[in-house]
This record gives sequence, structure tokens and C-alpha cells, in this order.
Amino acid sequence: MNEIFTARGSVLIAGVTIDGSTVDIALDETGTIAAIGKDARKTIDADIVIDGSDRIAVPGLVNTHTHAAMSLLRGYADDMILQDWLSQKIWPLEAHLTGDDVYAGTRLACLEMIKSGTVAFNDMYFFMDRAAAAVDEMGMRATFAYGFIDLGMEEKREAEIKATETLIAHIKSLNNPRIQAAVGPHSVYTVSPEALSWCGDFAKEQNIGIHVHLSETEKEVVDCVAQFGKRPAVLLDEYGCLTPRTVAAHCCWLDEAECRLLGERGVTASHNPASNMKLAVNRAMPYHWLKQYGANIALGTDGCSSNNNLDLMEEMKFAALLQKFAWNSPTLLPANEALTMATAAGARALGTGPGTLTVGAPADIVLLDTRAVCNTPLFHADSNAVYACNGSAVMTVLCQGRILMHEREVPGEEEIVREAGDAALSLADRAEESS
Ligand SMILES: C[C@H]1O[C@@H](n2cnc3c(N)ncnc32)[C@H](O)[C@@H]1O
Ligand SMILES: [Zn+2]
Repeated sequence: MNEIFTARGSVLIAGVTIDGSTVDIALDETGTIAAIGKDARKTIDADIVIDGSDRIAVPGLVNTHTHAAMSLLRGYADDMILQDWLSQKIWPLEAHLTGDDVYAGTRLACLEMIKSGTVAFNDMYFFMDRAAAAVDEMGMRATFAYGFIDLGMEEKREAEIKATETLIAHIKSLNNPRIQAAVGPHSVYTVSPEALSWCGDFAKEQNIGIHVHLSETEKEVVDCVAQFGKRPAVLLDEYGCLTPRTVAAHCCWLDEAECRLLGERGVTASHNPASNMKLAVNRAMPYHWLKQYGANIALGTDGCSSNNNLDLMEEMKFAALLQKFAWNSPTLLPANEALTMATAAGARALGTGPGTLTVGAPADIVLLDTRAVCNTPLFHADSNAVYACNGSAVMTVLCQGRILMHEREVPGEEEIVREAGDAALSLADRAEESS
């Protein structure tokens, strides 16, 4: 293994391009950006030097909505209606999941995210203690929510409450600044009002965030209005589930008043354009209203079963294109805003720092290849990053100053891929046998 992965200490990224100028970035031993500038190399006696020539530095990307271990379900069931897809294919398979599966799937997801420039993600799934172990080993940051689904059944509600409490106690006991917990009510169509109320109260009591699916389909809204007499965002708000630390995934069918509500509550809307198009939810998140009313707008991939990858570089392009197409406006969501969604807005959502390359910020840094075809010619770096490149232009990734990938090498890649492939086949076999 390249010794750059095991060395510890201060890091100098020498002669790298940021916003068109060539600078040095100096990182201290704690993984914080200590200096940026022409002569930053003079401020430290670096233990590790990374050559920044032919590289553009951008902040590490933040994936604000995923189900990481669903990497094992990539390509398992495609081209279906959301409700059928979940109830006929995904949930029956997930019933056979084990903690070992989640560990293997999350490692594969981390590998894929690192290889496409993501340093942090917001995860909602099961066996999250094992997911947290995988993330810690891979050196990334993540926020973990147990996917709370009670389907209105009291017995199930008690079990989900217990699972949520256990996970949060476990994550807090790790005392690892890269690993956080959130409460994860799946959605208004899978979680009873009593349970939503418990989730809102518990998140407040524990001083942590909430991770929820919101207004993904028209059916969700129509059913919610029929059952409760109000729209999904209003219902969530009534139970204390809309807070500045709430990440609401999808938000496709919000009306203008709900967008205002999200803005007022300081909620993060996580846009997941590839998943939305694949599942044909038939409306794009109203970016213009959310922006107008001041909601924090970030980006997510959703799980690998509805995307089918975790490449946030690609997702920036999907976001910019879908918004323009859906709202008939070529000026909507320009490249620089797509980058902000994938970086600063995501970092704000998860509380992982400013999500910018500034002194005092955590050293979550991605180096892109200026010699790649997608970066040639290089008129506008933001434009190329969003519209021309995908994750394969990412060469080096640092998280909290630790080098997770260098020159596209990630330690342990072969083993991670092999073990995840085996786990996925075995999971599908077990599901097949029992059906
Ligand atoms: C946490 C739970 O969320 C499910 N899940 C995965 N993708 C979606 C989606 N697009 N909409 C709703 N639920 C989803 C997972 O399959 C898991 O059951
Ligand atoms: Zn989802």
C-alpha cells in the first residue's frame, strides 16, 4: 500500500488551482485547513506533500440522502412504480438483510462515494451500528438514522422506538466527531402520527437531526390529505419534525405554502433528481420556491436501487438539467449553485463545517484532474465539474486531513468489491429460497 495512506501529520497540497489561481493549501495535524495562499508552504513543515499541479481543489461533496447498503441491491429491481417496487421487491429482500450484509454494502457504498468525491453522507437504513463501523474504517463522515417504519401497528412502533433509541445511544457512545446520529421516520405514509410525534420529541430531547422522505409522489400527498386533512409537510410540522436539523428527501410535490414552511423552519430539502426521474415521480422539486423562501437546498443520490450509483458529480448535472427542463427555464440552477448544493448546503445540513475551502474549515478536499478530457478546454471550472465531468475526474480525496484516495487508489478496493458482490448474491439467494 502507498505509504501516503498510513502516514499521519501535517499535509501540504502544493501548487493547486482554486478559482483559477495557483496556491498551496496547508493542513495541520488535526485535519484543519491552516493556510491557503501562494506561500502557504512556508507556514508548515509538512509531513506529507501532495503535488497539486494539474489539479483543481474543490470542497468534499456531501450526499444528503442515501441508503448506503442498498449498494447490494443495485440492479436488483428496476423500471417499476415506486409503491410496487418497494412492497413487491425491495422490502421482501430487505427482510433477509443481516448486519454483515449492511457492513459489506456500506463499505462498497463508501468506496463508490470516495471514488466520486463524496466525503460525507446522510444515511437511513437498518443495522446502522454496522454501517457506522464501515464508515469509520473508510475514514468518511456520516449521519445515521434507523429507518423507522411502523405502518400504524402499535407493536411495531414499540420495536422501532427501541431500535431508534439503541442506535442513538450506540452512536453517541462512539464519541467520534465523524459519526453522527439522527432520528429517521421513513415518511408520512409508513409512520403513524403517534410515532411521528415521538420522533419529533426524541430528536429535540437528544438534540439531533431528523431524516425523512417528504412528498416524493403525488399519491403520498393525495393519500395524506384524504387521511389527515392536511399536506405532508404540514403534518410533519405539527409533530415537531421540521427543524433546522431536518433533512427532507425529495420534496417533489410540495406546494408553495409548504416551501415557505420549510424556509421558515430552516429545513434542508435534499434534491434527488436521478431517483425521481427513474421512478417517474412526475414532478421536479420546486427549487425556485424553496430558494425564494430560504430553505437550505442540498443534493442526494438516494439508494443504489433507484439511481443506480452514488456519484454526486453526476447528480449535480441531473439536478441542473432536471430543474431547467421541468420548470422551462434555462437560467434556473446554474452550475455554481449546483456545486453549492453538493458542498456548502450539504455541509450545513449535516453540520460538518462550512463546506468551503477556507482557513479553519475541516480539510475535506477533493482534487479534480485538469488534464481529463472533461476538463479540456478549461474555460469555467464550475461548468466542467457540473456539466462535463463525472466522478472519474476525481483523483484525490481527503476527509479531516486524512487521505482516503490518492491518484484514484483506495486501499482495500479489491476486497471490498469482492465481499460486497458475494454478500449481494447470497442475500438474493436467501430471499429466493424463502419465496
Ligand atoms: C429506509 C427504507 O427506505 C427505503 N427506500 C429506498 N428508496 C426509497 C425511495 N425512493 N422512497 C421511499 N423509500 C425508499 C429502503 O428500501 C428502506 O426500506
Ligand atoms: Zn430514499
